[in-house]
Amino acid sequence: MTSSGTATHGVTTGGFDKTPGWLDWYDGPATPAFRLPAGAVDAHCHVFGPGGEFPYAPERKYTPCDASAAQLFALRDHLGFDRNVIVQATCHGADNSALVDALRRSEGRARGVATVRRDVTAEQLAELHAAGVRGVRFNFVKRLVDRVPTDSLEEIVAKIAPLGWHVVIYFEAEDLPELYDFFSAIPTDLVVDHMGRPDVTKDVDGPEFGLFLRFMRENPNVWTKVTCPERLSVTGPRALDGERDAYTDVVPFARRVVELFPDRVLWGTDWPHPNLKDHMPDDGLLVDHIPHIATTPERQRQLLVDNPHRLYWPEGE
Ligand SMILES: O=C(O)/C=C(\CC(=O)C(=O)O)C(=O)O
Repeated sequence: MTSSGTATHGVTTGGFDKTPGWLDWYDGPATPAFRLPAGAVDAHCHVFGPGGEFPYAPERKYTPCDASAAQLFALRDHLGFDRNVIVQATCHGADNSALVDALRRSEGRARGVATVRRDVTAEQLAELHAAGVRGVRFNFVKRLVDRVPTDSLEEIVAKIAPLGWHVVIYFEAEDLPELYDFFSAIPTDLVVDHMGRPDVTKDVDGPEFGLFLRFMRENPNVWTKVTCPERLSVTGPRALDGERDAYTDVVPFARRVVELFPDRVLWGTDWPHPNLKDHMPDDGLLVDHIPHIATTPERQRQLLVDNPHRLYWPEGE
């Protein structure tokens, strides 16, 4: 532990010790073979701390390795992305200071998705908007958060809708049946993290993924991130050791969504990949997953450029 407040790879500062067994992000990623189109957006990534500067939330369920804005932007440049969408993670609770700091440092090249409580004020929302926040995240993954009552979430939606913001939802596939009606009633755009976390050992044409596809079909305001093959994959192969055709068991699921809803899909690295237990992917090789799920230049441009720009930079900056 250091008291300098400076993030060093593998270290969590400010008196915080990482969760035992924590896997740090991959240092020195490969240069992707896939050339990202101009203006490509990494539409799902996080900043963590540094803990010495931006303390982790008391109510957190895990303590990550620090992952600073400077380290995120270095990865952006190495991989060939133009912009980022930085998503507030539960280890920072509803304290969006690290996120806002990263957005301000990005010089307009990052937008944010924040976590707020029901008592958030119009002034606080205006400040977040000025920093570049364009959405709020509701997390329903039980290992990450205690459940927030839906009336409290409805109150938040009523406050953010006038700003033109959207809601990002994170849930497990097994919980969609219970949450389906609540989600369908949200009037803003809705972005589902990681395709609703399908169990990829099940049939892509089966009832579980079928329900998710029906959810998207019935609700034209619903978008999804075709992200996190490294989190969803059961059989790999892993994006490591030069493997540019990784996580083949996830490909049919992501490809199906891209084919059915090409103008409502987003892609992101999920750097620094919190809570992975099995391995940490090489982000350069993860980028090489993209052409396997978006198989033509047109689909790749929609996924990486047109769609995220429409949602996060609609004013065309
Ligand atoms: O990076 C992700 O999307 C996934 C996470 C962490 C997370 O979302 C959070 O803490 O808010 C996970 O599955 O542990």
